[in-house]
Amino acid sequence: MIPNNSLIDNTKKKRKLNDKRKEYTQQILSPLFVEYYKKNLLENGYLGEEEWKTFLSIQKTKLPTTFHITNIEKSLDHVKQCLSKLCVIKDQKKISTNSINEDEKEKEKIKEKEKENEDEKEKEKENVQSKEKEQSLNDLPILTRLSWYPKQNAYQLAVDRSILKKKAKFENLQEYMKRTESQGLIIRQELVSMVPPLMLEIQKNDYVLDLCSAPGSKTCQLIEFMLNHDQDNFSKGIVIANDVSIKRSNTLYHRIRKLNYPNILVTNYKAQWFPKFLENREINKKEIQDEKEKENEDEKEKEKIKEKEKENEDEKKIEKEIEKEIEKEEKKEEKENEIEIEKEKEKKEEKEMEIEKINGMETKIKNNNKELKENTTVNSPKTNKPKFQNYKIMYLDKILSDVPCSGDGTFRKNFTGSETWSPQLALGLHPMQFQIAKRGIELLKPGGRFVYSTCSFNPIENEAIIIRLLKHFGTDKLKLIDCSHWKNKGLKFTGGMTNWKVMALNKSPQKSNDYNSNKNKKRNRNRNRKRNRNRKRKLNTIYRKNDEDEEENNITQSGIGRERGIENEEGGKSKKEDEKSMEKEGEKIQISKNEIQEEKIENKKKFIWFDSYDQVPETFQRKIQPEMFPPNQEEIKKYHLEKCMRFLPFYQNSGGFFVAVFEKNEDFKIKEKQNKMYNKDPKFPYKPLIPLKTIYQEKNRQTSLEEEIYNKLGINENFDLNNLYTRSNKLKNIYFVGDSLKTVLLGCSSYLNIINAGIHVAKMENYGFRFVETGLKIISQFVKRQMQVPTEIIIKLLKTTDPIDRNEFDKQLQDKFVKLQNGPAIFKTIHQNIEYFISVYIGRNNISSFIDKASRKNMLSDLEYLKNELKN
Ligand SMILES: C[S@@+](CC[C@H](N)C(=O)[O-])C[C@H]1O[C@@H](n2cnc3c(N)ncnc32)[C@H](O)[C@@H]1O
Repeated sequence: MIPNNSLIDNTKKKRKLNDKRKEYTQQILSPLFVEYYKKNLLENGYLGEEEWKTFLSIQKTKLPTTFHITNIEKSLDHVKQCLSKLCVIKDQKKISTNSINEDEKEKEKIKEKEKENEDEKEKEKENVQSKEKEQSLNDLPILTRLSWYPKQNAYQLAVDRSILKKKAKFENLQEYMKRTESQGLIIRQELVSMVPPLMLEIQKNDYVLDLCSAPGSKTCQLIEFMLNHDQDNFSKGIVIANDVSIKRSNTLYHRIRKLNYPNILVTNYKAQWFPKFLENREINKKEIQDEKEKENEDEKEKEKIKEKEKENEDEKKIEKEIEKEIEKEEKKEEKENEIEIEKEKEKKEEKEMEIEKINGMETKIKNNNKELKENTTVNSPKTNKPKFQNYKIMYLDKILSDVPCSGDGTFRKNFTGSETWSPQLALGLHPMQFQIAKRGIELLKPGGRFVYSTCSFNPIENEAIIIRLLKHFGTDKLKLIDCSHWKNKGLKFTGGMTNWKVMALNKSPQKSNDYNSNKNKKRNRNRNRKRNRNRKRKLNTIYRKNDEDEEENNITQSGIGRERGIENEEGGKSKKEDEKSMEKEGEKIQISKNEIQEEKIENKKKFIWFDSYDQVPETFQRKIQPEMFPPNQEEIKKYHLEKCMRFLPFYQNSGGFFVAVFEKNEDFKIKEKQNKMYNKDPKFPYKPLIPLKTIYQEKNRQTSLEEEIYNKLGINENFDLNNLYTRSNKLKNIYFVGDSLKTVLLGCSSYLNIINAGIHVAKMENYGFRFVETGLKIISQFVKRQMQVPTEIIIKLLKTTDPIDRNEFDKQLQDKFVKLQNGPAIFKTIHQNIEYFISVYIGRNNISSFIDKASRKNMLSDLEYLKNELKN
């Protein structure tokens, strides 16, 4: 079909208009947001006039690109080398701060900063000009190395993502970043979002919990820090990544699996109800003994054994007590479970009966029942009881609580969030944020470290939570940690605020009296829903909701066009007039913009300010809690909120963030009675993760597990099969779990809401097992069926998805294939100190490789890039 010219013109015009809309959305910052923070940042003296102006103006600008190198696969030097070829790398300037904690000097500093800011602005202009000159000279982008990030592994690029994609100058860098990102070698992450995991100061053997972890950028950092200590991926630490959303947790798993970390557990719990896990360190006793043998210190060993025996006696006493409690709780849970199961059964039966009546599909229901029975034989608590004999409650060394928040610190990333901003968000979130943080501290070891963070500016979600926690646990048990030394490393932030006001939705007394009647409640709810829907419709006609998704934009664009058409028909206008009216769209948008502003100002009138809880009338007390208000003078002195860290966007050209670091005092007595044992949600949709051994024991297979794993997969005989887990008795997927995680999972895994654990290492196909791409590096350390081959052979296998005839390889290799015999194997090559692995199957006539399309492309371009470019 030949496209109609007028149509093309129209679409061009529409595109231009959309660009205009985009600009407008960037210009309007919610008046409510401005009003709220004018009071809570400017009028309370936290910011000076100049700073306030900068704060507002920077909100409308886009974020620069920041990323960090993950330090996996011993690739750090290689990635740095490549970056230095693609960019000009500069170091971030450090600021010297000798008197960080002195309040008065800080105030002076703020004033100085204001002046500095002005000077800086001019300097920046000059810098930008000089950079531009340099860039045009070198024609290379400038990357700033962030001085405060460990091993200086993080970088900032002054331009945002859209420019990075569009401009020719960045093409090579963008291409390289894309490739390395999909390999897990770099991770793009907002600058200030990198701070909370840093503050945990991760050590090699730490047990770490990330309570609200999805989509996982901070979890990746936690693993990265573990790997900084231990390049062989066998650290004795554990990282547990929890999130309430299964969908988001799956995204998280896809990200973290690239990091090849075997002691990772992804769970699905509401963080405020996260259970206390049990661990059995006895499981790794053999390994501990081996280590001792290696040391050859027999005498010391004997002493240790004696000491251990003594300890064991004490521990046994404690364990017995714990066991009793567990048994009690188990019995309770069992009863509850039984009741629930019975109820569910009844429900299911009812449903099945209905289906039966409607469809007469009796056979289907029978099949379903069979499947259910099969599943429950493995899953049911009765048949697969955990052996709690040697188990102890597991407390964590480090906990991150990056709680769900109103997110107003992320407007530079997602400006549309500004449109729906409301102070009600923080009021609604505060109780949950407190509950999550409280649970985190309960799960922490004495002496352990806890980090609370949000991407919100709001003191109700930040300082108010910190005070509430300190009040709840007591300052003798929980201390707020001063992190000001990070300023010396070049990180810019200010302390917490001590003075703020609370804003809330103002409902008229009449309405609030009506509130009690259910009918009115429903009516109000429906009215509000309708109002919101209409409001959204209005907004949708003016704003494009998603800047990035062009397809969606096209749909909304055409939607707008159609709406306009209808208006014209009603108004009786011709098509030409319609086009003219399109040209005048700028004016129309201006009008709509005013309408929205008016609407927002109207809304603003519906909000009311409170200085203290005494002023809060009864009708507001459902939403506003006394803990949401600022501390009094005594409390200010007691709680030291200046130790909190506030990151405002103009400090280092970033988003906004709040971070507070706590340590649980050593003498914090843990109340074991509070313990809530495993509580696997009956609605959790995944089959339980169980040790591979269990399946073999239960199913009485013809071939033994040893035969299948040791012989067919060619795994070393000293490998502990307890490290392998699976989900179903079909053995579809096999996961390798590190030793530390094994101590938590063995015997109890089927009681947990586990989304994923460890690394996916093998898969069952029609022809038998084969290795899986993600787990090659880790499992290769135990696999006999592997060969080191020249890089050319890997490239040859990567270039085609078809099997390659064995005769196409040279004779030496062919002989090796014969020696290895047919079956799954791993091919490995080392190039520029980096190890590359691929999973293959040696067939009678052919060699097949198993690698997904994207990784195939990436690895290929990486190897070819290395071969061609780096040599030059
Ligand atoms: C701010 S995001 C976390 C971002 C994450 N830490 C990162 O760096 O990628 C908050 C997360 O909390 C999760 N969430 C919300 N309510 C929760 C709850 N009650 N328990 C656990 N997670 C929750 C959301 O699904 C969301 O993924």
